[in-house]
Amino acid sequence: MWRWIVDAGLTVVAALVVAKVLNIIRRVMRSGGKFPDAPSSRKNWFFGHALELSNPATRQDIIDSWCEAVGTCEYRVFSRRGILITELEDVAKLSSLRPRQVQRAPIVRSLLEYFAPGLFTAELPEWTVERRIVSPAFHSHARLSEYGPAILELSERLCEVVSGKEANVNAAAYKFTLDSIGLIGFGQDFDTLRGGDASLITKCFSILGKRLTSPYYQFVPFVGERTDGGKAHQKAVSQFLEDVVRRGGPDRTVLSKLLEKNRSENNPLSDKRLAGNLATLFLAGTDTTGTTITWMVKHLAEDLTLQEETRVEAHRFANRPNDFGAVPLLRSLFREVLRMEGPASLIALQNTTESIFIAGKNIDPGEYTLVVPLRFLGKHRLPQDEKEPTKFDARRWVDPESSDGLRPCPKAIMPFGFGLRICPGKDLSELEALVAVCALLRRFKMTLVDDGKGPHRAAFAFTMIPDRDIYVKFHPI
Ligand code: HEM
Repeated sequence: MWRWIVDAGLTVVAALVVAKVLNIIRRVMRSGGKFPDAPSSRKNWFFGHALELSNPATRQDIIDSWCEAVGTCEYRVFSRRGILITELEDVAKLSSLRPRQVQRAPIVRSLLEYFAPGLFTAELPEWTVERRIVSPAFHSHARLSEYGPAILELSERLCEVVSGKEANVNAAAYKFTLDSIGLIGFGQDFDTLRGGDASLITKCFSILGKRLTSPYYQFVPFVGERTDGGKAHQKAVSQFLEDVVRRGGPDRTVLSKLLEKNRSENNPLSDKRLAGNLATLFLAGTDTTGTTITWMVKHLAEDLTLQEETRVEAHRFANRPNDFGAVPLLRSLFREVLRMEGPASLIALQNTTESIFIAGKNIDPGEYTLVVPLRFLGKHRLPQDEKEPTKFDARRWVDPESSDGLRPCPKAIMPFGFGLRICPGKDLSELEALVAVCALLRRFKMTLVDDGKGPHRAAFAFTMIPDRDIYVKFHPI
């Protein structure tokens, strides 16, 4: 009996694989070729550019090198064709067509919707309602001041944990942001910084990371999805967050603001959808901000002069944590980190209802994935007079003459995306980063621990993260 079941199962899997391969071949034969080909030495007729893109450690560097070599160009991963869009006027056009005609690429939506069905994955008409309900919780630095005390408390905890140690900065920064989202999101102190457990949430990241980067999951999705424990885990997470929503958040939390706004809606969001939006905060707001803090600390630990200058700002900020004008050099560092090592290195989109004219060609709905290479644009499409645009310079954006101490941000720099769908958490992430880094600067002299493996680089995971752990020694002052 078992033998029969195994044989039948294997036959079904084999049939699915054959069907998938035939479908790929059929689609490979069709269309494409409207744009110059991305110059890959490993391209072949079946895999397309997949082999060259298969290594997450080098994926983004390869994409950037293609953009640099030929500008707007096309690539293919099996039968899925994409265009890398390298001109700002084309990005502006996509931006103006969001969210109606230009939407998130289906692959991104389907992957993220699994654990976090919320604002990030929503499209019209639901998107308008979700954005209206979710984004007021994040508006402006002033509004965010309500979350200040919780973030300050966690920054003290961060200092406690790293004090006197050679600490793994990315692990600590990641825990800091996870604890921040728990606390300001719905008043739950996971306290992962001091060993608390949030594995229910963090396991989602590892499953998603695997699904996003492994060709296996994309190639045989039916089998992949059923063998990674995702289904049971997804149930547990949504159950947990729906209970949180039913209990309601304490005052001064994102959840309390969501619930308040939701009550004033004619068609309010269901508990399930609100829970999905809480999951979205974790997914969109923890490792992104954690990675940004990590790079900031790494640059400070490497450059002792920069560290001394920013320490002066950190002391000013201690008494005025809402006064972003007090920390122009740190804000310049934040912007430069996001430009050069930003956790979101590209945005994948698709035009849906009508064709659009991009880079001199008409693109039919669904014909190509439209990829905006954010990191490439931030380095290679700055105004002509920008000095050494591909070099990291923490002081680049400081301008003592301007009212907030910073030069205006050029259009080419879009680490938080663009148009109506720009990241609503951008101010919160800046607040978290500044509070955490200032607390560390006030308490410690930081020096980078050399692991003898050369400079750290950003590598593709779920987002862009350092290619290996970054260790810094925190000497109490
Ligand atoms: C340095 C930190 C962060 C970076 C670099 C970042 C980057 C991004 C990017 C590139 C997008 C896509 C925008 C687009 O499609 O044009 C996005 C969307 C989003 N982010 Fe962030 N993010 C960060 C932090 C946060 C935080 C802290 C939160 C909330 C707690 C958050 C919540 C969201 C949400 C809800 C969306 C979906 C918005 C929509 O589709 O309407 N992000 N983010």
